Amino acid sequence: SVTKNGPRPFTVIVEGNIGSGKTTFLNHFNQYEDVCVLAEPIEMWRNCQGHNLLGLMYQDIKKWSFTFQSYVQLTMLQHHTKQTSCPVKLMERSIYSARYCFVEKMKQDGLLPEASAAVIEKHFDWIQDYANVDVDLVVYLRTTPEVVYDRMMERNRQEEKAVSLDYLKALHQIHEDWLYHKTLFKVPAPVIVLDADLDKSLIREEYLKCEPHILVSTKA
Ligand SMILES: Cc1cc2cn([C@H]3C[C@H](O)[C@@H](CO)O3)c(=O)nc2[nH]1
Repeated sequence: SVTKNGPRPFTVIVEGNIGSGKTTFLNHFNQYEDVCVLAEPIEMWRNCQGHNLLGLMYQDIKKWSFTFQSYVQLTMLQHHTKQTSCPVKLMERSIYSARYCFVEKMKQDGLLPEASAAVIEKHFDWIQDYANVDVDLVVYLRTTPEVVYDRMMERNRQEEKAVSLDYLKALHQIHEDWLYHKTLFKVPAPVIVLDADLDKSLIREEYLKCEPHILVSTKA
């Protein structure tokens, strides 16, 4: 239910740039039955009643940014309010990074008209007041733009072919201001910063560092 003060699991959001290793991080925690892992609903964004909103957005960001970000906000609300019997919910990104990182970036670049941004913000504000979207911990997978650019190109996601290093640098800076310097917007919960430039073979040590903070209220 979306009532504001209903019971909710210990909720952790995983934030970071494109290619920062969020999926790898989530997969590590899939091994725990007490953790409900919610990956980004990218397949919903790729098929909204047959429309690939992610593809449309990257093809003509001015024309489709509002459409895409409106649907992202809805799908994130659905994840935040999804019922689970697990004591811990681990989400890939959140309604907060939607508003504070991606919508913010599109506003700054003039890719999202002020009137459109205003409507998204009205939805966001209403959700803050009437829905249960509180979170308890933020895991920030901190990377350098060049590293995630190489990973993104290697992953070779169809819709991201035209994403530039400059775009990743700008997104990186917004994540830094929000979650590291904490000068951009309200940070919704305490932040654990991980060095996500580390190669997959070494990153496991970083995960083990934050496990105790995530596997709270689960059977030991
Ligand atoms: C919350 C949120 C996630 C998200 C992802 N994206 C893009 C970045 C990646 O190319 C792709 C998958 O994360 O979607 C976006 O433009 N706006 C977003 N908002």
